[in-house]
Amino acid sequence: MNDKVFTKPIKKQFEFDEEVAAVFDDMLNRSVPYYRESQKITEFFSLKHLEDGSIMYDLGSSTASLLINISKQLKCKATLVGLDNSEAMLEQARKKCLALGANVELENADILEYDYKKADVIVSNYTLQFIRPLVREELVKKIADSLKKEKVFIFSEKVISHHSKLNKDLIECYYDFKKEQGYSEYEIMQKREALENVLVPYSEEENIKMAKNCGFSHCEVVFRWANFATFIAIK
Ligand SMILES: C[S@@+](CC[C@H](N)C(=O)[O-])C[C@H]1O[C@@H](n2cnc3c(N)ncnc32)[C@H](O)[C@@H]1O
Ligand SMILES: O=C(O)C(=O)C[C@]1(C(=O)O)C=C[C@@H](O)C=C1
Repeated sequence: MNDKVFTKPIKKQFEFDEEVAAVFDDMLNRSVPYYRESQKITEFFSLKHLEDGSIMYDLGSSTASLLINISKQLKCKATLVGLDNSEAMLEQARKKCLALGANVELENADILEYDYKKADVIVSNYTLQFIRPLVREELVKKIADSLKKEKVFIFSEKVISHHSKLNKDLIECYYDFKKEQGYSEYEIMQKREALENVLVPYSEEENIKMAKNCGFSHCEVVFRWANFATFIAIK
C-alpha cells in the first residue's frame, strides 16, 4: 500500500501505529535513501557472522523485511529473532513471514527491557534514533554485553552534522530526495513536525563514540548517503 499518512493534517506525534504499519514498506523504500542497499550490506555482514547455533536479533524489526531476506539466504541453523513493541508492525511481519514461508521468531518486546541471550549478530536499523537519548547509551551497553567477543552490532541511523550550514544543506538534500520519491512539500513538513522530539539523531562521530564507550573495540561507517548512515561495531 502507498504511504499517504501525511497528506492530511496530523495533530499527533509520529507513532508506529496501524496506519503507519500498513504502508511501512513503501514508507521506508521512499523515505530512506538507498534503503535496499543498506539492507544488503546488513545482510552481507550478518550472514558472515552466523553459524549453526547462532542467535541473531533485529531490534525494531518492524515488518521483518531484513530477517525474511536473511532467512532466505541462510546456509546454517541459526535462530533469527525480531523484536518490536508495536503490535501493528508485528501483525504485518507475521503475515509476511507466513506468506513467504520464512522461519523467523517474532516477539512483542521492549528492546530496553529484553533479556537477551548471547548473540552473534545484533542489528538495529533506524531504531536507536527513536530511543530517548537518556537511555540510548544504556541500551547500546546492553547490546554489547549480549554479544559474543568479536561479533557484531550493525545499525543504521539518520545522522546530523554539528556544522550548522552543512547540516541545513544535508536536510535540504534529503528533502529533494523525498520530493523525487513523490512526497509533496506539505507531506514533508507535516512529517518533520510529527517526528520533532520523537526521532533524535546523533552525528556520525557521536554514534561511533557511543559504541566505543559501551564496550565495542571498533566502530565505523560502511555506508553513508548525505544524512543516512550504516555502522558496524565490533565487540
Ligand atoms: C524505523 S522502524 C525500524 C525499521 C526496520 N528496522 C527496517 O529496517 O525496516 C523502528 C521500529 O522500532 C520499533 N520500536 C521503537 N521503540 C522500540 C522499543 N523500545 N522496543 C521495541 N521496538 C521499538 C517501532 O515499533 C518500529 O517498528
Ligand atoms: O521521513 C523521514 O523524515 C525520516 O526520517 C525517515 C524515517 C527514518 O529515518 O526512520 C522516519 C520514520 C519512519 O520510520 C521511516 C523513516
